[in-house]
Amino acid sequence: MAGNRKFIVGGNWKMNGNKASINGIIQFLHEGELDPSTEVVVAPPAVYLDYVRSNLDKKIGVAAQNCYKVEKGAFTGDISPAMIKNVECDWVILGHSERRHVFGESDQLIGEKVKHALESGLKVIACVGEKLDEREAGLTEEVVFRQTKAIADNVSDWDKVVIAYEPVWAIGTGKTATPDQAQEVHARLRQWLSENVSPAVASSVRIQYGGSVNAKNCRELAEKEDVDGFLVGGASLKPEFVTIVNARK
Ligand SMILES: O=C(CO)COP(=O)(O)O
Repeated sequence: MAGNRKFIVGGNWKMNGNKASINGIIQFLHEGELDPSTEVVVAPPAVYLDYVRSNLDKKIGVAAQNCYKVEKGAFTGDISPAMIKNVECDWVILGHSERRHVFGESDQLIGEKVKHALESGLKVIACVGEKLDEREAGLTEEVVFRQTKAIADNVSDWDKVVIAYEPVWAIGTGKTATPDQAQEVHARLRQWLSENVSPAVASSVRIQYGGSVNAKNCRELAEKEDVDGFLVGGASLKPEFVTIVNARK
């Protein structure tokens, strides 16, 4: 099943970097031998999108880390898919756990954002994932399916969507999900998609794992049948990101 899905590794820089450090990242991305069979996307802070897109090899995609649900207007501090497209970036990350839990974004808002981003021609990395207390209470599937439904209800073209499963307890904690834990949720998510969207979408949509992925643990995770790539935070700022991109090489 995994055979037809192109491996995709994203680097979510979060609120990190400046022009000097970004030049360093661009340099290791250009010098590193990136596996051509892996799709690579980096997500700089919004203020650097134009700079990164202008200076980075076009074979690497550039994503915004968030956007709003309409094209323009009185929404101080936000950016729109039209603006992201205008600086020639093709992707946006939506529903990241930090947007959900630090900034209080709801399933409904994330769904509306997914809808508008896709209608605007962007590709979307849509994130889902349970918190530690939810996992410990046995609610992982309930939470992940609820979040996925809010996204799925708003998807017009599944070819433009990647799902990122990022358990909140594994993000920035150094506590990676084991390959079996990741595989278990990915497989259940695919089953949910098969039953609630279609078997074709379930077998073609790519599901990334995110949460403390690094050069040491990426290979074992990448071996799992339903792990189609990674969404990497901290390690995407460092040269080891190249090793993660090449996890299947
Ligand atoms: O949130 C993440 C990627 O979006 C994961 O972050 P870390 O890789 O730093 O745990």
